[in-house]
Amino acid sequence: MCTAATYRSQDFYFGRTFDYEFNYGEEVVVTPRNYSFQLRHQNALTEHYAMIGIAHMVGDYPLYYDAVNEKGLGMAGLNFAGNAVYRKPREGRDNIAQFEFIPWILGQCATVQEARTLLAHINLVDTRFSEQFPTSQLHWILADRDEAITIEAVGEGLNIYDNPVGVLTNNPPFDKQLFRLNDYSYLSPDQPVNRFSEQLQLQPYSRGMGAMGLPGDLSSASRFVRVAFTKMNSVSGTSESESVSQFFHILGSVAQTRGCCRLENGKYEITIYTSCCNADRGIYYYTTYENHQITAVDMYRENLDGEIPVHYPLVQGEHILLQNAADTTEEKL
Ligand SMILES: C[C@H](CCC(=O)NCCS(=O)(=O)O)[C@H]1CC[C@H]2[C@@H]3CC[C@@H]4C[C@H](O)CC[C@]4(C)[C@H]3C[C@H](O)[C@]12C
Repeated sequence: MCTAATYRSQDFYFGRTFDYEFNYGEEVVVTPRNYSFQLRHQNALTEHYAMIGIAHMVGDYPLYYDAVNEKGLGMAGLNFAGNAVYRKPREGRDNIAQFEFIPWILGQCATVQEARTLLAHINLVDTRFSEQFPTSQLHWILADRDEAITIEAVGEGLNIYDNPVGVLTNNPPFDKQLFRLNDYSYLSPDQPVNRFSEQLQLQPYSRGMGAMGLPGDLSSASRFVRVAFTKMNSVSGTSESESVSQFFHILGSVAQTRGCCRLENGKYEITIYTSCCNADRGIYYYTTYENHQITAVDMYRENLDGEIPVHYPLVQGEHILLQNAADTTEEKL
């Protein structure tokens, strides 16, 4: 399971949790404007917007899970098991393999509005990257500072939904997720008042009771409601540090702890990484399951006119500050 969210304070932020039972050795990858994205069914994308995100590198080819481009447009792919349907290439369409979708959109569009035009011509095809990497069943959130949409390739075709909450998880399809929020319209950050019965003296006995009934489990549908509630009620300062901190708290509401989601193979699904990209400044912040210290990669410190993606392995392991160490410079715990 994964969860993606957008957030606005002074700047626009876009991020996700990546929840799974193993990783593919993913890295933070900055793809410069002149890297030639070879496409299977179209001419290569030779000049395009630069982007930063997390990808699995195969040689110098980045297989992006999520990214933000230099115009502040963000896109993330999340599992959509059993629902995603990709087609065969068709004459007269932009035939884009599922693994090419993020660079295709982020390479060429500055806004969601511009992307809608490209999406009208696209045919998402099932061409696999390689034997080793078969097609993944995904759906996507695409967002800029003004709006977000969800894109789902299903049996009937390509569904594009307005996403007024700026949140995406996994199954079921997005229209159902959104509709289910109706069931929770009574939730509130304020204390409840007794509407149960006038004949009873009911009153809150603890803070936080206005959100009683907010689903706490790890299912995709419950994470959708929980992160939507958290995000829609979120209050933060506007500085970079306050905004980034708040964003990690929002996604922290759906973090997965090892042990709570056991799979049939006996493995556990955990939150492998959590990201928060400042889409206006091209800074990609992340934490990992065992590194709570926020690490950042700044796209503008790279040569964005270059031709080869630059990649940074995720920094792992907790970095603990021992506050009463004799020598505060270095003491390992
Ligand atoms: C597994 C992940 C989704 C995590 C998730 O949502 N877990 C919930 C499980 S559940 O919903 O609860 O069942 C997804 C998200 C992005 C994917 C990569 C996208 C690029 C590339 C595309 C190629 O075609 C195949 C290889 C490739 C590296 C992909 C591998 C894998 O598929 C990735 C990591």
